[in-house]
Amino acid sequence: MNKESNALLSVSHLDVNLKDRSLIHDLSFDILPATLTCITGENGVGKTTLIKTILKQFNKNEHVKAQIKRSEMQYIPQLRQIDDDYPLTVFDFIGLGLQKSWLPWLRKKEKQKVQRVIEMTNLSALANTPLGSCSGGEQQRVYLAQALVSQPKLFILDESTASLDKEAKFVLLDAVKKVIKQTDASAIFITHDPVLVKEYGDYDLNIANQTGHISAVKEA
Ligand SMILES: Nc1ncnc2c1ncn2[C@@H]1O[C@H](COP(=O)(O)OP(=O)(O)OP(=O)(O)O)[C@@H](O)[C@H]1O
Repeated sequence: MNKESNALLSVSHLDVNLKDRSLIHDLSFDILPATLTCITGENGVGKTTLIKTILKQFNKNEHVKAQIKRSEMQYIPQLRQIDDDYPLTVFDFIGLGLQKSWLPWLRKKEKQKVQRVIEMTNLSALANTPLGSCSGGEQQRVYLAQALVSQPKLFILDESTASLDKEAKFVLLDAVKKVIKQTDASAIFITHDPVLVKEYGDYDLNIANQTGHISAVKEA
């Protein structure tokens, strides 16, 4: 990261390796404040492994430098299996994302934080619904909300729209854009969907041929 850079996260000359082979070589890119960066590329090029490598090497060497703390970064994984009879309500499930006091219940301030992310992610009507009764798209917004309740400066969505229908994809990404606008947080979104990249992305980091190239999706 050069001195003038305002990047939240700066990846420079990073190698991503498996035990027996190299996936990505000499990758460099910055994540700027209040932006949505898509990571694209064919199946198996190493998108998820890249994120895992960044999380592991976070501020541990010159390849992954951040102006935020690791605790200000949230990763929202691809898929979670929630049983239909999973009993926690949307409100309580989101509350699990708080770094809580020792009290077994939420204090007023904590409840207000949960309420705020529920509004940002358009879940108000579902706050008292058991998570197991929510649709796949609604559940995905709940996972987003749970990650947001600790007020991250950077959050990463890993193929969060892969199993959703077209409308639910747009609803989720509308919520992501709203969060970026209201909180100035940045998002990284791993996706295979070029329509979503074009519609919502500020930057596209495309991984191919064991390297990556970042470009602006459209002019602001
Ligand atoms: N722990 C591991 N041990 C061995 N191989 C692994 C491990 N994790 C990932 N791989 C391999 O590394 C390659 C990259 O996987 P990764 O999941 O990062 O790709 P991806 O670009 O995210 O793919 P997709 O778009 O299909 O999710 C794959 O060939 C995968 O099988």
